[in-house]
Amino acid sequence: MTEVTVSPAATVPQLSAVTRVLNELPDLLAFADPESPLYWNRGDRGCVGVGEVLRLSFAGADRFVAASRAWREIAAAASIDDPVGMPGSGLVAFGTFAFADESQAESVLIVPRLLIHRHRGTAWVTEVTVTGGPSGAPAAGAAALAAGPDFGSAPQLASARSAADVLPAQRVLDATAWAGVEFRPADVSDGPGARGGSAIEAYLAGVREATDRVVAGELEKVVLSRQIAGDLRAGQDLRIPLLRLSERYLDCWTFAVDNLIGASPETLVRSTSGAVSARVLAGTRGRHSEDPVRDRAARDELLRSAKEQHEHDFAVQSVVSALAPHVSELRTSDAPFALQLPNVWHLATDLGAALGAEATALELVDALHPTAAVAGTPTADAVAMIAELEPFDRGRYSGAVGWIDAAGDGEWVIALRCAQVEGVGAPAAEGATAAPARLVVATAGGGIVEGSDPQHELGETVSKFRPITEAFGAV
Ligand SMILES: C=C(O[C@@H]1C=C(C(=O)O)C=C[C@H]1O)C(=O)O
Repeated sequence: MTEVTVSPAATVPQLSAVTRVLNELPDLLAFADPESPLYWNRGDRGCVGVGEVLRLSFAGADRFVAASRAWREIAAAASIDDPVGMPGSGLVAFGTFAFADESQAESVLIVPRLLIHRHRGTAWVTEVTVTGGPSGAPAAGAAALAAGPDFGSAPQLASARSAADVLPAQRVLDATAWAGVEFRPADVSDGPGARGGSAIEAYLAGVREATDRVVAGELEKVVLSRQIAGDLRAGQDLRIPLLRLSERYLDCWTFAVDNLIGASPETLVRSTSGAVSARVLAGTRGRHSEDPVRDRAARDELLRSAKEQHEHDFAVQSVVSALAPHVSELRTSDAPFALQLPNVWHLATDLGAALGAEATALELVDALHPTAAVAGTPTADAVAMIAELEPFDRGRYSGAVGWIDAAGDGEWVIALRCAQVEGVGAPAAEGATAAPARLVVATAGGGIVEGSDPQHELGETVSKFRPITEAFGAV
């Protein structure tokens, strides 16, 4: 093999990012693409991306490390004009990463052309242009640069009289035009890897087998999941489920990245200006909002359950030991607390720490993924058992979704309570005459330990699907 030396300038795309304050608070979703929105929101902080100037694609066991390396190079080569200096201002990439090393699903980092941000009472917009580097050629690592029509253009924001001048036209949301998606247990017709017969029976059999193997001492905990699928009519506005999720799940991160849409309550890791935090969840009870007495009893039973506390400890310990080498002053909330979401109660522990040696948010994700909350304990045995017992590729479900900025800061959550929507333009089924529907596949699971009851676990997945079935539903 001949060795070729390539100068970094020739392989790394050169980006220019210009950020400017907006004088008015934008209605974020009005700017999002109805068919493929890019969105990240929690409470009164959020952003929406418009267009795409860069897409980097990764796969395999080193997907997080390769993405972090590629992003470090891109950020170092970028020209950034950012008078705002807030988390998420300046140059930012959004990502969604597969759960399994062997997954067929693509893990991506995406840099939008425009990023419109709201942070409580302030707002800003960032415009990114590609000013140099390879076009369409493989970039750093396994990355590929997809240069759009914006390639080589100069940022307009730098010379615009008002930042609002560069914003695209707004599109009003019409919730009345939404045709609800009806979900069914995913089966063999819903894609490669799905097994025929009753998907629910298969799930219950998996839970029974996993419980037996825990009792036999093979491992302590394994998280098993199942899938449901539905058809989204062509031309439907995906901002509607996003709006519903962000209005209902205020304590969650509502996200849409590369058609992975959901509202996750679980912070894998947040790293900003040297402060690191995480929220660990494990232990779940369905809510009974219609009956406050029963609802409180479910919460109290969760808080008192030795089984759930034990399961929760696994999850906290897995995060503590993964994070410890990268941080100092690691502390956790004293005892697990009950986190109240519209669909479930969770046992929750918050962690805080100071970032030790310099590490990007993606490097922290690499250290943490997969936690016991989505894989089990010990990790390697649990991951192997998931591959054996789950009859499908999890794709990006229970992987990581979030953003990273040029300083390596970012917010990454575990991709839970979410659905993958097929891309626009997927081929129509044979013999179809109407415009093709888009398949929506949601996944949810729970931790199986000694004493787990299959019907109870099934009920728990129903509660965990609620954010998605309701957000995509008719009302
Ligand atoms: C696996 C999921 O959730 C995880 C599993 C939980 C549990 O087993 O109690 C709770 C929260 C999450 O960490 C899911 O939502 O699909």
